[in-house]
Amino acid sequence: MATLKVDHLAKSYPMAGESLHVLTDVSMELSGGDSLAIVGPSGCGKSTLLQILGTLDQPDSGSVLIDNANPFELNESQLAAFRGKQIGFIFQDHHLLPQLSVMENVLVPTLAVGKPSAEDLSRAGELLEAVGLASRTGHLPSELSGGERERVAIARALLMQPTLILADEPTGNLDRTTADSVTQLLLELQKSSGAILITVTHSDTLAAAMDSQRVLEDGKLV
Ligand SMILES: Nc1ncnc2c1ncn2[C@@H]1O[C@H](COP(=O)(O)OP(=O)(O)OP(=O)(O)O)[C@@H](O)[C@H]1O
Repeated sequence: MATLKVDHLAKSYPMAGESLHVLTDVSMELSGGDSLAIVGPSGCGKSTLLQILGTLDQPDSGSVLIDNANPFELNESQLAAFRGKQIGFIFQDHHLLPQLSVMENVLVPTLAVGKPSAEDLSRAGELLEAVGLASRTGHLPSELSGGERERVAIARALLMQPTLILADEPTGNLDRTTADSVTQLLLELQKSSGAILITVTHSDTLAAAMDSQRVLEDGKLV
């Protein structure tokens, strides 16, 4: 089963004269199927925490174990491979590549390891079916609505069957009805894949849809 264990994470940024202590003591433990919303005011450190959990930035101290592996012990190329396999990212502005089709965008995570395999292609097709876009595989992102683009981003995040899905305001640009259906879809696919989902959001509705909610305050999860 997927596991995430975070112990006593701390992270500061250098500022003129002193340090800005953004994370002071963050710990959590989650397992496959769990979903967690992290909320808190602008600037409290949510994105910083997500960057560290996504292995895109290093903590100053503390540890992150994803399926019992410490990503920060890996060298750069091992870490890129680990990230590509174990972590699916979903962003507010979806980060789809405009010149690639819907299908190609979903397959982007496989490009790090070469050409997509037949298995990757069939999984991408299944995911696009699951997000209701089977008939749009050849379209460009510019030909889709905001909600549809976010669905492509969800399919892409799930392609490699990651341990951890990290979502930063995944419904931030969507109207309420579209946001609700994207949220339901994300939770459905996350639960059935057995991944752990962590969502950072200002939306009470999105936060309430997760199994649990924590507030990031004074550098700690409360
Ligand atoms: N690379 C950096 N160098 C210096 N300070 C930084 C850096 N990245 C973030 N910060 C500061 O760290 C604090 C936390 O930023 P972060 O982006 O993690 O907050 P947030 O909770 O995600 O905010 P928002 O909800 O507005 O996105 C802010 O005061 C920010 O200015």
